[in-house]
Amino acid sequence: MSSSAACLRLAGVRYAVGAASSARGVTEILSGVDLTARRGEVTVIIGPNGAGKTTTLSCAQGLLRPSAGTVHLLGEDPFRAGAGLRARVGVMLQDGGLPQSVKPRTLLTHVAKLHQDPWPLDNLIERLDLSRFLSTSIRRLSGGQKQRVALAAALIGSPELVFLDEPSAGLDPQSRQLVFDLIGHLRSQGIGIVLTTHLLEEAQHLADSVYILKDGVVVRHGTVSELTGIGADDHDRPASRRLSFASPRIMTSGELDEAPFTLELDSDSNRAGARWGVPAIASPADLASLAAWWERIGLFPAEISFEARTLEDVFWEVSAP
Ligand SMILES: Nc1ncnc2c1ncn2[C@@H]1O[C@H](COP(=O)(O)OP(=O)(O)OP(=O)(O)O)[C@@H](O)[C@H]1O
Repeated sequence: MSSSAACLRLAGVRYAVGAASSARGVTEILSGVDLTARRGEVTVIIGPNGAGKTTTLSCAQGLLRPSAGTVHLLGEDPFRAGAGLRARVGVMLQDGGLPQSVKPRTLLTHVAKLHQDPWPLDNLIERLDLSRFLSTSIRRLSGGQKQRVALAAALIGSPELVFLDEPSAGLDPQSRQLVFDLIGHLRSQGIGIVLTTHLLEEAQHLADSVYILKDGVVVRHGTVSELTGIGADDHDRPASRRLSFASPRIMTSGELDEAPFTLELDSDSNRAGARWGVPAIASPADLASLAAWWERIGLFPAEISFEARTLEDVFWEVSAP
C-alpha cells in the first residue's frame, strides 16, 4: 500500500435526494462510499453510467453536502471551508464550464491573478499546445481545444489536488498524449490527481489506484495489478489466467482427448503453428499437468504466453447485472 499522504478521504459517504413525504420518496445515490486519494498519485474512479461518479466528485469538492459520512479535502470539510481551500484545489468539469465569449489567454491570465503562486502561463501553454488558439473566443474552439483550455484553467492556480472529470474525452490521440504527459508531470510534482474516465485502457495506463463504483458503492478498489490479479468471486483466490500456446505440428484427436484441460483452437484449423488456448490455468500445478501432457505426447510448444487480465475484464465482471 502507498505511504504518500492522503489529500482526500471519503468515509461512509451517503447522498440521497427527495423527501420521505414526496410521492417518489428518498432515492439514495451514494450508499456509503469510502475512498482515499494520495498526493503524487493518480486515483481513477470508474463505473457504468449512473454509478455515482460525478456525485462522488461533487461531494468530494464540497459542491454537494453528503447526507451521512465525512469528507476531508486537504484536511478540511470542503462543504464548510472557505476560499482558502478552493484556491488549493483545481477542478476540470466534464462540460468545461468555461465563459464562452472570453479568449483563452484572457481567461487564463485572469484566473492566474486570483492565485498567489500561479503556474507560469507560458509553460502551461506549451505543455497543452494552446498557442494557436489563445486569441480565439472559447465559443469558436473545437471540443478538444475547449477541453485543453478547461484543463489549463484547472491547473493555472498550481493546485495541490486536481479533479479531472473525463479529461481526455473527445481528444485526438496527439492531444490525449499531451494530457497524459501533463498528468505524469503533476504526479511527479506530488500533486494529487482524482479522475473519472470511461476509457478503461486509459485508466489502466494512468492509475496508481482504481475505485470501481456501481449503484452508489465502491465494489472494488486497489492498484491495477491488485485488481487484475484477484478473482471475481473470492478476494483470496488467485484468478485463473488464459494460456495460449503455438503447436509446432498438427495434434491428433487422440492427443487432444488426453489433454488435462479443455482446449480452444484460436486459429482457423489444427495445422502446424496453430494457436491453442487453455482458458483456466489457476496454479503452478495446472501448468505442471499441462507440461506433463506435452511430455506424454512429445510436443514442445513453439510459443507459450499468458493473456493478462485487464481492467476491462474486471470492469465487466463487476458491472454485470
Ligand atoms: N439531483 C438528482 N436527483 C435525482 N437523481 C439524481 C440526481 N443527481 C444524480 N441522480 C442520479 O444518480 C445516479 C448517479 O448519477 P451520477 O451523475 O453521479 O453518475 P455517473 O456515474 O457520474 O454517471 P455518468 O457515467 O453517466 O456520468 C444517476 O442515476 C442519476 O440519474
